[in-house]
Amino acid sequence: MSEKSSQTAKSAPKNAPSPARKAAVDLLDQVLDRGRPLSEHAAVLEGLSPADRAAAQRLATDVLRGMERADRLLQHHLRKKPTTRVMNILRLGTVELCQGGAAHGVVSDCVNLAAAARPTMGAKGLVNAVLRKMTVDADQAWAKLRVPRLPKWLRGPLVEAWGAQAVPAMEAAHFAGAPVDLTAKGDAEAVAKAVGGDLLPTGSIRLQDAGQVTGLPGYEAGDWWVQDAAAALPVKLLGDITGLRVLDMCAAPGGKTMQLAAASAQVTALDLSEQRLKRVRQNLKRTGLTAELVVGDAMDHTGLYDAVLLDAPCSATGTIRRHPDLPHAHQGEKIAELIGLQEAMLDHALHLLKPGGRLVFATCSLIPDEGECQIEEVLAKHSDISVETLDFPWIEEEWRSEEGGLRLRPDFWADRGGMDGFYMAVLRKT
Ligand SMILES: C[S@@+](CC[C@H](N)C(=O)[O-])C[C@H]1O[C@@H](n2cnc3c(N)ncnc32)[C@H](O)[C@@H]1O
Repeated sequence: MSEKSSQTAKSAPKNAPSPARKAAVDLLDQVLDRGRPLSEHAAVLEGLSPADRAAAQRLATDVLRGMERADRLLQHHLRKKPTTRVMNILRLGTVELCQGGAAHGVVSDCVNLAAAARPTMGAKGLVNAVLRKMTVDADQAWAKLRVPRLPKWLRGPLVEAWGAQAVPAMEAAHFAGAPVDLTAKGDAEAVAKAVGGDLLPTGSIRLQDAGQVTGLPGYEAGDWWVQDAAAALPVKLLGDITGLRVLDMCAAPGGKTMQLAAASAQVTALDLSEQRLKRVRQNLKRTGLTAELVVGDAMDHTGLYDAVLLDAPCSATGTIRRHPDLPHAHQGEKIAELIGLQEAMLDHALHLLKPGGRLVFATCSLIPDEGECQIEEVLAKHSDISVETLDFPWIEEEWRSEEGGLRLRPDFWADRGGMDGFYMAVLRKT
C-alpha cells in the first residue's frame, strides 16, 4: 500500500489496522460470504479518504484475482479452515506478501486487523504465525502456481463454447487485469497525445498505467470518458448517424449514450434505474453532450426510431478482467432469466424501428446464449429482419462470428493488454 493511503492510519490509535486493509477485508466478506458483487458495497467505503478507498478496492480485487493461489499456499499452514473473515485476512496478507508488499508492515497490520474485532481476536496468533511463514519464500512458490481458474459453473460452459485452449488464455487475461481505455468526445489523436496514451486501431485510447484518471488532462473539460475498447465498438458499428433519431434502450451509466450524442445523433437514453440514470446525467454534464433522458421499462417504451442500441442486461462475464468478484459473487443462477429478458427486449426493440432502421444488439457476455444464439433466434422468428454485413477497416477477421456478428474475447489483443469480452451484431428491418 502507498504512503498516502496509510496516512489515516498514522493518525489513528496505536495498533489500529489501516482503514484500507480493513475495508478490503470487509469487501471480501461481502463478496465471498454474502455473494454480493463489489459494486454493491459503496457503504463499506464511506468515510474513507479517496486514496484509502482506491487502495481498498485495489487490494480486494487483487485478492479475488489471486485467491486460488493464495488458498493453495495457505492450505499448507492451516490444519482446519478458519472462519471466512480470518481466511480473508490471511488471503489479503498472502497476496500482498507474494506481490512485493513490505513484510513487516503487512504482517503487523493483518495481526492488528484480527485483533481489532471480537470474532477474530482469538485468531491473532494464527494470523501472525501463518503470515510470518509466508514471508520466507511464499513469493517464489506463488510464481510457480498455475494461473487461477474460473469457477466450475462458468469454466464448463466456456470450454464447451470456445474450446479447452481458449479458456486458459481467457483466464490469463483475467489474472493480468485490464488497462484503462478512454473514448474521446472529438479528436482521439489529440486526446492520446494529451494523456500520453496509445491510440488503438479502433479509435480508443489506451493507458497501461493511468493512475488517478480524474487527474488526467481533459477530464474536467469532458474531452473523454473511461470505456473499454470493446465496449466502444457497438456504437461505431452504426457508422454515420448524424441527425438520426436513436434510442439507447439500456443506457446507464452512459458510455454509449455519450458516443451516440458525440456522433451528432438525436439521442433518447432510457433506463429502468433512476439512480443509474443520474450517472448518465452527470456524465453528459461533464462532457457537454445532450440526450433526452427517460426513466422507464424498455418493454413499455413506444416510438419509432432510425436506430436502436440494445446494450442488454447480461451476465457481464466479459468484464471479469475488471470485476474479478463476479464469478465468486454468484453461481450463474440468474443467467437463464437474463437470456429470457434479452430475447423479449430484442423482440420489443425491433417494433421500435422504422422500416429500414437498424438495431445494434450487444452484451458484455462470453456466453453464446447471450449473444450469437439470440441473433440466430431473431432471424428464425422474423422474416423481415436481416444481419448487416460489417465492413469497417478496424474489424479483425478473428472477431467475425458465423451469423454475421462480432465475438470479442478477453484473450484477443493479448500483446496490447486484451479487451473485454463482448458480442455485437447489427440487424436491419427490411
Ligand atoms: C449493460 S448495462 C448498460 C450499459 C450502458 N449501455 C453503457 O454503455 O454505459 C444494462 C442496463 O440495463 C438497465 N435495465 C435493466 N432492465 C431494464 C429494463 N427492463 N428497461 C430498461 N433498462 C433496463 C440496467 O439498469 C442497466 O443500467
